[in-house]
This record gives sequence, structure tokens and C-alpha cells, in this order.
Amino acid sequence: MITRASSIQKNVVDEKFLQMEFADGDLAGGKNLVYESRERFGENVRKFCEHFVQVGGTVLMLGRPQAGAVWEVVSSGRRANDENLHSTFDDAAPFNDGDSDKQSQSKRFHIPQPRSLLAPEDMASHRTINVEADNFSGNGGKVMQLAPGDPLSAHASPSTTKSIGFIWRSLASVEAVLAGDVDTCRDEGGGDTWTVHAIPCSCVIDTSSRGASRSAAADFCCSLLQVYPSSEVDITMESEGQVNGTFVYEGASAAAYEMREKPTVIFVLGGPGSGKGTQCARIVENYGFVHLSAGDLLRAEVASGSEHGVMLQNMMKEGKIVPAEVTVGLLQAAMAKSGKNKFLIDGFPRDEDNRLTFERVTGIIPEFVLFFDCPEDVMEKRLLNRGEGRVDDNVETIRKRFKVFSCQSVPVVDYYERLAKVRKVKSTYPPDMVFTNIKPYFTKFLEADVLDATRKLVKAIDNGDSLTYRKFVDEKLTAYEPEAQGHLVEGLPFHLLWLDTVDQNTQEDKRVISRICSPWVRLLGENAAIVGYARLFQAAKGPVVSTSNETRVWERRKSEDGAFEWKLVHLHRTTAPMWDT
Ligand SMILES: Nc1ncnc2c1ncn2[C@@H]1O[C@H](COP(=O)(O)OP(=O)(O)OP(=O)(O)O)[C@@H](O)[C@H]1O
Ligand SMILES: Nc1ccn([C@@H]2O[C@H](COP(=O)(O)O)[C@@H](O)[C@H]2O)c(=O)n1
Repeated sequence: MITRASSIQKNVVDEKFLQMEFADGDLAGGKNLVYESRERFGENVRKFCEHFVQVGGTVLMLGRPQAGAVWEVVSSGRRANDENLHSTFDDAAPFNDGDSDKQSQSKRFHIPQPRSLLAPEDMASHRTINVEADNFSGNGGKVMQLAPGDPLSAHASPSTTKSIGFIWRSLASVEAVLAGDVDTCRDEGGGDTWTVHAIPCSCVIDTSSRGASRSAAADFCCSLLQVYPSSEVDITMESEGQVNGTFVYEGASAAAYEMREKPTVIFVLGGPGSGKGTQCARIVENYGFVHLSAGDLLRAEVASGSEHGVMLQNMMKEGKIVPAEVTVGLLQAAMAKSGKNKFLIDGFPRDEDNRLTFERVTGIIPEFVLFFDCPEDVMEKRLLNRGEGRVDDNVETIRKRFKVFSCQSVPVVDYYERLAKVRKVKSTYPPDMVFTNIKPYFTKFLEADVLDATRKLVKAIDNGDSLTYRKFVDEKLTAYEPEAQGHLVEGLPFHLLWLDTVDQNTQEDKRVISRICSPWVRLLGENAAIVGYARLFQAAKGPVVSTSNETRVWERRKSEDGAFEWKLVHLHRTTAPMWDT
């Protein structure tokens, strides 16, 4: 059984979830759970694994550690497979957390490097799974006829956005091969060829000197490196001049930083007229998401006179769900065009086919599903009063749409409910009240935004980039910092002087860069936040040269264009002691 981090949602790991997710037999039989993560481990993932172990399972955690994260193999003391774990992870050292009670229930090991995606039984037989070139002509989304161990190659589109989707699909394909899951082994085809030879694998990327595909290639390497330890991945980048692997590795890290995560997607569902569009407008205004309404995209497609226009119009008049390929294609194009990475996808997925097609094509799993709960009589009244001249806002079609919703869309909501991903809001109240009830689900995005602003600001300071610096900082910034010798400094000139003296032409190996470590965020209401962290200053090619502790106070305001932005209003920095190593 392979479980992804994203399906273990924050704050929802409880008995109910476990019972829904895993049949009794799975747990009672002491089955293995191979937990594969490309995401940061949180407290809930740990709890989840511990629980799984307590009910007799074994958990292997595979992937790459994030800074500061502890990778653990949690193994049930009641099972006799500890040896197996030792031989799989031969450099794993027992971890003694001093809690002897717990130790008798389960043993933990720190693994410095995860080894592979293979489950222990596969490791034991050392089956090598070849993932090679030229066995798959992927044009047109052909389904590959694969059995476990069969070779696989894949093709990537030259467009970066599509390629990112490919990366995840490609990794999903590798997993699918491992699991013998032929259905998942699809690819859309076209473009460059990326070759993954085996696990341990090597990867040859022909960039053909195209910018987009080069950066996609870097992303791909990065994804590989997140899943496989670098010792097992050998990356070569072929282009004019034979750029070597080191370049790609560094490129991959940079790309990983810029595009740390796949886009964040929230699906917005609810019956016709439940108020999805109304609330999405508020979420966009307050939390900076891009709103994509599947229905609006389809109506625009009809209006554009496209080849599918007549068919789409007829289906919509009947309240029917149009083919998923069309809707997903429109959504994908709109996401790429926006250049943004946070999306509210409204009125989607309307049925299982919508959901599966979206997952297959984009590889994106939604952060959560915002669901508006509203009785039919209320929705009908609203739609009849909407007055937007839509072809489907008449009693006859409205009733058909209700039927389609309960027969085809509700099962999708149930599916996400089983993954504990549904955030239900009653939408019979007035719009402002509905929005108040939605807000708590979006707090974490405010925290992420303010942390992102902090990172960008620190980067601007490192680069002597006063233009970007000014974008993030209030003119009346106040600061306590060692350079000010105990005085409160007000305004920007003191800081700009420092920025201007950072010599951007300094030789690369003499530059000092800084890194934010152990950050924390505390929101003070919706419009203020405190961010704290340790900042390590490093020579670009050398060890840490100094450290400081910084606290920054941010205020969220509306900018001239009406969007919210974070502005730094106060800074406190102290020099932190250095440790002898
Ligand atoms: N909480 C509410 N109270 C009263 N009226 C509302 C509320 N929310 C939305 N409405 C009104 O109901 C109508 C339908 O709302 P909206 O278009 O947001 O629904 P929807 O779920 O997006 O519908 P559809 O699925 O058909 O696109 C609109 O006229 C809107 O102004
Ligand atoms: N995923 C979707 C979304 C919509 N449709 C069709 O569009 C009609 C209107 O949708 P709204 O969300 O704007 O109400 C809907 O009744 C469907 O005909 C679709 O097929 N697939």
C-alpha cells in the first residue's frame, strides 16, 4: 500500500480517518504501509504512522529528508521483520528517545538516506525494474502495456508547465510500474525524450538547448533527487557543449527552490446556485488565489466558436457533464496562462471522470475541497433570480442539474470525504456570514505568504536589490539591529545605504549569502504577523561565517491595485553566538 503525504491532511489524523482509509483486514494483518513522501513531514504524519504501528502495521518512510526533518522507520515490535528492515537500511542506527514504554511497543530508527521506492519484499528479491528509452511511443496518450519490471520511457512536452505535470506523471509511472499498475502508466507524449534507465537510475536529458525544456529538465532532476538518494541517481544533461551532471544538479536545486511545490489547488463544489462563484470572488480578493470556474471556461469556449462549441452548448443546455478531456484541457491552459500557483477551481470535479482525468493529466492532488451545503429549494430560488441570462438557468434545466449533482458530483465529494479533505460550509446564511465561516480554512495561506515575503526580502538584501527591497518595506520601518548600536532606527536610508554597498560585482566565491533556518510565524489577526528565524550567513563557497536571530513584524494592506500585500514595519536583529564544531 502506498500512501502519499498529501492524503494525510493536517489535523485530521484520527480514528475515523484510519478506519475509513484502511480496511480492518489491512490493519489486523499487520500489513506494510510504504509511506512515500515528497513533502515535509508534519506532526500528524508521525502520529498517523505511530497509530498504524500500534495496530500492528509496519511503516517504511521513503524519500528525501527536508532540512531538519527526521526520517524514521517505525516498525512494530510485534512483528518479526526488524531484520528485514535492518538489511534494507543497513546504515540505520537505532534511535533511543528515552521513552522505554514506547520502545517496547515499537522501535524507531533514524535513516540518514532513504534507499529506494521498493517495498521490502521487492528489495529482498533485488528485482531490478528497468525504466528505459524507446519502448514507449507516447503520442496521443497511449496506454502502455506494462507488467512489473517492464521497461518504460516517457516523453515530455517542451512547455515548462506541461513538463512539470509530466515530471509528476513520470514519477507516478515509475511507481505504477513498481505496483504493476498498468492503468496509471499513461503519458501525453510529444517533445523531448527523457530517459530513466533503472533504479538505481540514471537519467539522460536532451535539452536541445531550449530554455523551457532545460528548466523543465532541471525540475525533473530535482524531482528524481527528491525521491531517490543522489548516490543512486546519475544525471547527465546533453546539449551543445555537453553540460555535465554537476550543472544539472545545481540547476535542479535552484529550480526546486523556485518551484518548491506543485500548484496549490482547492476544488470548490456545491450544488448549482449554492454560492460557489460568490464566495470565490471573496477568497480571491482576500487570499490571492486565481479563480477558475469550469462552467465559465466552458461558456467562453462556446462563445469563442471553437470546434466543440455546438456540442458543449447542447450538453450544457441539458445540464449534462461535458467530456473531462475538454474541461481539464481548458483548466490546464488557464492555469498555465495565469503564471500563478494558487488556484480555486470552481464547479470541478463534477464526476469521477473529471477527477481521475485531472489527477492523471496534471498529477495534482487538491489541498482540500471547499463544499457549500445548501438545500435545493434555496438554490432554485437563487438561480431563477440570478439574471445573468444563462441558457441553463430555467426551471427545467435547473432540476436536471440538481439530479446530475446528486448522482454524479456527490460521489466525488464522498470520495474526498473519505480522504478527510472536505471542508463543509453551510451556505444558506447571508454571503458575509458564509465568508466568515470559510476564513479559518485559509489562515495557513496567510502564514505561507508572509513567510514567502520574508524569504524574498532576505534574498533582495543578499543581492543588494534595493528595488525589490522597497517593494516589501514600509517607508517608516523601525529597526533595532547591532549596526545601530542600541538605537531605534526609523525610515529606510540607514538600510538602503547598506544595500547599496553590497557589491553585486563581487567575485562569486567571495559573496556572502544567507539562509533562513527554523522559521516560525505568528498571525495577529488577519492583517499582522510576526516572523522569527535564525539567519545563517555563508560565504558562497565556504562555511557559515556568522549567524543572527531576526524578528520581523509585517502588516497586510491593500495596494493601489486592490490586492493585499505584506509590508515590513519593524525589524529586530541580534547577533547570535557561534558554536565551535
Ligand atoms: N449566501 C447567499 N445568500 C443569498 N444569495 C446568494 C448567496 N450566495 C449567492 N447568492 C446569489 O445566488 C445566485 C447564485 O450564486 P452563485 O452564482 O455564486 O452560485 P454558484 O454556486 O456559483 O452557481 P453555479 O453552479 O450555477 O455557477 C447569485 O445570484 C448570487 O448573488
Ligand atoms: N466540470 C464541469 C463544470 C461544468 N460543466 C457544464 O457547465 C454547466 C454550468 O456549470 P456551472 O458550474 O457554471 O454551474 C454545467 O451544468 C455542465 O453542463 C461540466 O460539464 N463540467
